[in-house]
Amino acid sequence: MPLQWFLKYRPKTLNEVENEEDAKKELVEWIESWLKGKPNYKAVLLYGPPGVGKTTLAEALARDYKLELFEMNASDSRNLNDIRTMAERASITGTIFGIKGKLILLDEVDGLNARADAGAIEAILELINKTKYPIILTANDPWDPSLRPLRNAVKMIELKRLTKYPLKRILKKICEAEKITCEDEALDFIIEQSEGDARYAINMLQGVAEGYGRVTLDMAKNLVRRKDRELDPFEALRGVFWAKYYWQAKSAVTDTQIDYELLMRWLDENIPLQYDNLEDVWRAYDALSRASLFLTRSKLVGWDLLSYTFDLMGPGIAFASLEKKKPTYKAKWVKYQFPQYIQQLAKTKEIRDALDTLLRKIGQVIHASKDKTLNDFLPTFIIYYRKYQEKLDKELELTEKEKEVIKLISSFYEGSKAEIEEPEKKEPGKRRTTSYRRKS
Ligand SMILES: Nc1ncnc2c1ncn2[C@@H]1O[C@H](COP(=O)(O)OP(=O)(O)OP(=O)(O)O)[C@@H](O)[C@H]1O
Repeated sequence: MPLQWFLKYRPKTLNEVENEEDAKKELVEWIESWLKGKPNYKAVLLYGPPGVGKTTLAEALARDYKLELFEMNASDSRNLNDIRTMAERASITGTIFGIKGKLILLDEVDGLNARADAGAIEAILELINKTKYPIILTANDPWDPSLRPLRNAVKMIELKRLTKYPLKRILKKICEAEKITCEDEALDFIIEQSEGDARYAINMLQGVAEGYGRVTLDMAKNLVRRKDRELDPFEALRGVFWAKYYWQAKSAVTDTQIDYELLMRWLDENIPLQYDNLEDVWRAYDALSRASLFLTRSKLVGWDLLSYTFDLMGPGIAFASLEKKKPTYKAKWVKYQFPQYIQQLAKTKEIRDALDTLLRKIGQVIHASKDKTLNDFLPTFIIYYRKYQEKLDKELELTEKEKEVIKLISSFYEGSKAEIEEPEKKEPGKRRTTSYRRKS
């Protein structure tokens, strides 16, 4: 799989990092204070919205100052022990780490409070306390009350949202390096949608450009959506079927608020419209059916399994088409259909409601649940009804809609001429039975 452009074109040096001049200056002063052996703060917290260059800055700083970067995602609770171990090791200069000159990067510390990882903040504080190496923490939102002890222990450095011109320079450089013709208005459009998030803008550019070799305003308008906006079902489908990368297909199914079962219906309806090749259709349905299995399993066993449902619904269906491997592949424009199943449900709502009340009425008389009445008793009831309609109408106080339902169900049994036998005359000592026999 080709490398994602935001990684491929991640700035290597501080100089290449766009926009964040104040932050760069503060970072340089801080690291130099460390190198002189008199750190003004043991750790800094880089904070700001996603995709503005927090991780990038830390990596560029390490490269510029030839520091070995020790990077870890703080919000992953599995790392709690690693943080503790690191705190132990970081308290000893050089010897265990070996090489002198390290920079410790703990990404996404604001993910910690959400996990209610009580011990993690203390572990980081301990690390900061003991460390003999500079530490950079990053966070999107450092203002959560639970992070206060951390805020007090570090130097806070803010990163601003990227503005239009720096973002445009980043995108233009990539277009040149990838030899892609990009319309200026298209880049402006992408930038407008990305809300100052460079990673988002680069991802969108890659999504439009790859495979087409050019980016026009029209294409951008069709394929790029505003950041943080939830996808409607049509956009989610397009996101899956048009995806060229695994992550695109996966985010199409996770960025929508449509219930996953409902999204499955949408995919189910539209797979044969999107894919022409029968084997592609078969593979897509295979992925969808497995997604459905994992959904049931996740309900029964644990929600961890839900991520496989998304993998199968998104990328599984997106890459069911082998055509996508061809460099010339272009997704077919399809007018996606509303799932018939839902239309049917809407159309038959009245009937289903009447069936529901009918089953309850019968169930009350025979002391059975709705399901049992439906599955075990309804066929027998229909046979009784043919014979004792008037009586049953009255006794069960059937409404016109309920009678209509009985008629409808009765028509399914039309072929069967089953009838009720008259109860036999009661003879002393003989049990009374009622049965029905099939009239041939
Ligand atoms: N200031 C910048 N100059 C140049 N490229 C940038 C800049 N900021 C971000 N990028 C690009 O966006 C990508 C994502 O940036 P990065 O991972 O550093 O963001 P972040 O602020 O750490 O985001 P998050 O909070 O989501 O982790 C980088 O790989 C790089 O390609």
